[in-house]
Amino acid sequence: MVQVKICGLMNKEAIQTAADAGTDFIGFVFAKSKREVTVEQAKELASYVPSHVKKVGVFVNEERAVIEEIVQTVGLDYVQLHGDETPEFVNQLPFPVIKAFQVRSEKDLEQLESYHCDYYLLDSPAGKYRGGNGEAFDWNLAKTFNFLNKKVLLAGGLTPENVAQAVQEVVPAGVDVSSGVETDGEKDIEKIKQFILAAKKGEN
Ligand SMILES: O=C(O)c1ccccc1NCC(=O)[C@H](O)[C@H](O)COP(=O)(O)O
Repeated sequence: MVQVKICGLMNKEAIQTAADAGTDFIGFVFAKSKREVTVEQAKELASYVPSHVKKVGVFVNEERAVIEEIVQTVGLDYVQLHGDETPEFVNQLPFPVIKAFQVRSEKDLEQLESYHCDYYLLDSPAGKYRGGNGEAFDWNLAKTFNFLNKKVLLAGGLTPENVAQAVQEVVPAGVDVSSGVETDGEKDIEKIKQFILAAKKGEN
């Protein structure tokens, strides 16, 4: 079954809605963003996440010691790296990693070969921040690329309206969303439910 990650959650209601609707991952952003949470906030928010839902911390070019401290304090299951982290940096981290790649061309996808991680998140090129910009990249690049059994999370501009088509066309291991389940910059309970339903129904 296709997995779903809802990213940039900042309140209890949105977390409980996502968990009840069947999300597999919940993301907390520890990078510069309008969705950034403090370690203390994340620690409290993490207490509302049921144990079967994986907690992901999103970082951009953060120091290893800081990541390790936050993983311990918040009780994260995965770290998601959205910066210029090298394959060597990823290999040194002692916990599961989701590495994000900004996809402009096939060349960007070729980078995946150098990395060993648990999931490969394909996202659109950076806008104001290094993620969460609400823009899609050209899915044709992902459709035609041979991922050789790598687990891919598709992200960037997904919405309740287009996620089923994305799942059918790209056949990723999972999908990730932030802006597409927001209204006026805030997470929208109805959109979260619709997104998860549409993603899970849309799989082949
Ligand atoms: O969500 C953010 O604000 C963010 C900021 C800096 C780095 C990464 C960030 N988000 C990572 C995500 O996993 C997003 O869900 C992903 O980029 C897709 O975002 P969207 O196009 O808004 O659905």
